Amino acid sequence: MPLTGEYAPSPSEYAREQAETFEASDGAERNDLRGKPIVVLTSVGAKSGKLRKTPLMRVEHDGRYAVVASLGGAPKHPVWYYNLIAHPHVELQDGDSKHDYDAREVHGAERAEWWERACEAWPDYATYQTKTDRVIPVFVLERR
Ligand SMILES: C[C@H](OP(=O)(O)OC[C@@H](O)[C@@H](O)[C@@H](O)Cn1c2nc(=O)[nH]c(=O)c-2cc2ccc(O)cc21)C(=O)N[C@@H](CCC(=O)N[C@@H](CCC(=O)O)C(=O)O)C(=O)O
Repeated sequence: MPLTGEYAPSPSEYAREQAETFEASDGAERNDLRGKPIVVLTSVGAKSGKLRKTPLMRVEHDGRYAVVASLGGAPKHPVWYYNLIAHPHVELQDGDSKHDYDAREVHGAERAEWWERACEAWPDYATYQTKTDRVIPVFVLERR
């Protein structure tokens, strides 16, 4: 059952334009960051209940995805992290396909396995982790 609600565009112009162009072109345009593929996550605002769309690096394995709340190694989590904690039902668009998923934050050995996959997909994640004391959260998305 797709998410419903009022879309609230990101105040980050680059991310907003990438998410909207990617979605409007069925994943044909603005589908990468420095040549690496992106996906667009739709989440429900933890406070507003509005729909938030967030471009993220594509990390996929056997039909499951990971999303990494890196925010470039900033000291604080990105705000969308709190949306997934409050509302695990998300949508993810990969190319021209969009499906519903349950997001689950992973820890320990499971996180390590997905962190390795994430760093293979986007090596900068490893650099981001050296820039902050916070453990960069990883969510695994399982198809609903
Ligand atoms: C700017 C802020 O965005 P954010 O949710 O903190 O996310 C910051 C970034 O992670 C986000 O811009 C990502 O798209 C950046 N980004 C990546 N960010 C990552 O963390 N990881 C990535 O892999 C990643 C890849 C990527 C690729 C392309 C690209 O263009 C951007 C990429 C934002 O949208 N703030 C809103 C609020 C958003 C929100 O969700 N509000 C909640 C409240 C949540 C709460 O406070 O509890 C609500 O509506 O209820 C605002 O200030 O009005």
